[in-house]
Formats: sequence, C-alpha cells, structure tokens
Amino acid sequence: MPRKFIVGGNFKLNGSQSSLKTIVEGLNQGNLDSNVEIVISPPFVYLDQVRKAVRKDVAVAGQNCYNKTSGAYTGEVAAEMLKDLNIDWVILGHSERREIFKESDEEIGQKVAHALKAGLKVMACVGEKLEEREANKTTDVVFRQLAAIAAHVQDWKNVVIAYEPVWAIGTGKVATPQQAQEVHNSIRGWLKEKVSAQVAEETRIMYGGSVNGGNAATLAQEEDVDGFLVGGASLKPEFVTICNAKAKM
Ligand SMILES: O=C[C@H](O)COP(=O)(O)O
Repeated sequence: MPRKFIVGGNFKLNGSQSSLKTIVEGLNQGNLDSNVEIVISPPFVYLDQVRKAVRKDVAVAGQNCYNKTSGAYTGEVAAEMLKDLNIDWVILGHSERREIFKESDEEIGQKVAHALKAGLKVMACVGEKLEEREANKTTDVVFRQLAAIAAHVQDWKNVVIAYEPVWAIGTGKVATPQQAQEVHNSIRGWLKEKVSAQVAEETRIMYGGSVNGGNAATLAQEEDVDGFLVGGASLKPEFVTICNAKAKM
C-alpha cells in the first residue's frame, strides 16, 4: 500500500489569536489535496482555538509534551492533556528541543513512549548538525537518535519520522532532493534491519528544513520522501502549495 503523504506545519513560537485566525481561515478556504494528511502545530496556548476553528480534515499537534501524566512539574504539559483537548498528534525530539532545551536522546525516547501510551500519534524528529555532516557522521547521529526512539515504540503505525538536518532549519539552505533521499533511504534501511521489513515499508519519513512553495514539488518526487515538516513557510499562504506539492507531480 502506498504511504500517504503527510505535511506538518510547525508554527514554533509564533502567532497570536489574530494571526492564527488568519492562517486557519486560509487553510479552511484552501483547495487542499484530499490524498495528503495535514497536521498543524501552534503553540500550546492556541491549540484549543486552532483545533476548534480549523477544518476537520486538518489535524492538530502539540509541539512537545512531558513524560509524566501529572504532578509537580511546573511549566510542563502532559500528553494526556493534549488528548483531553482532542489533539491527535505531538512533535517530539525537534532539534530546537534537543539543542536549546537540552533534551537527551533518552528523554526523547521516554516522551515518545509516554505520548504513544496516552494515545497520541508522534512525529519523531532526527537530524544532524552541519559539523556532524561535514565529519561524515550523518548516519551515525541519525541512527543513534532513531535507536533511542525505536526502543520505546511497539506499534509503528502511530509514528512518523521527521528527518530534519539542523543546518537546513530556518536557514534557507534546503537539502538537495538527493541529500534528503539518501538519508531517508538510510533511515528506511535501518528500520528494515532493526525493526522489520513491513515497518520499513510502511513508516512515513518526512523531510524538514527550509521547505517552501518553490522547492517542495521537487523534493516530493523522491521515492523515500513521504512528506514535509515545515516551519517558517507554514505561517504563510504558500503552505497550501506545499501541502499540494505531491499532487502537482
Ligand atoms: O519543524 C520544522 C523545521 O524545524 C523546519 O523549519 P523551517 O521550515 O523554518 O526551516
């Protein structure tokens, strides 16, 4: 069965009630390819507003969640709380969480385990830094991050992998289609070897890093690119073009 193309919009720390209303209205009026799964991820405080306002064929994700259900963890949000708001997805292991907030591979693995147990679907992010790529350590890094995630996954149906090379995030320096394909193919190979051929075949691998309305269609043609995780451009009208990039082939 072909893998359903999936496009995520990670709004990061951006937006206001007013600007998100405009973005949601744009999506609601947009001509979106029904063969593509679309998930948008506003900051926590706007999740409820966005979920209630956005069309029902667009899902909503948290940008993070903690690995505890409740307790004295000031500032944290539980997977169960996202579920309580009827949020279906969560992004975990984003490089900004890894770098700025010092989340370790193991902590991310625990968050993945907890989120899946709570019934969320997970976009699990992996990706190398520029110096790691230049030192030919891309697959070492990506496989290490992947192993920490995979150790906590039983049912891969609820997991999508987002390959996001750190050097391409927010820099305008998008990976070439060949660079993306090469790593995606390696990730699929890793899944085949370490998990199963079926999981390798069925698990979707998104690319993230400076995707925009101009480069999405070319990237989408690569065999192992099953979608995009979009940052900056997801806040703009061109997000609709990105969502439809596969259909334009
Ligand atoms: O989660 C999204 C990625 O960090 C990509 O961000 P970007 O599209 O702004 O480069």
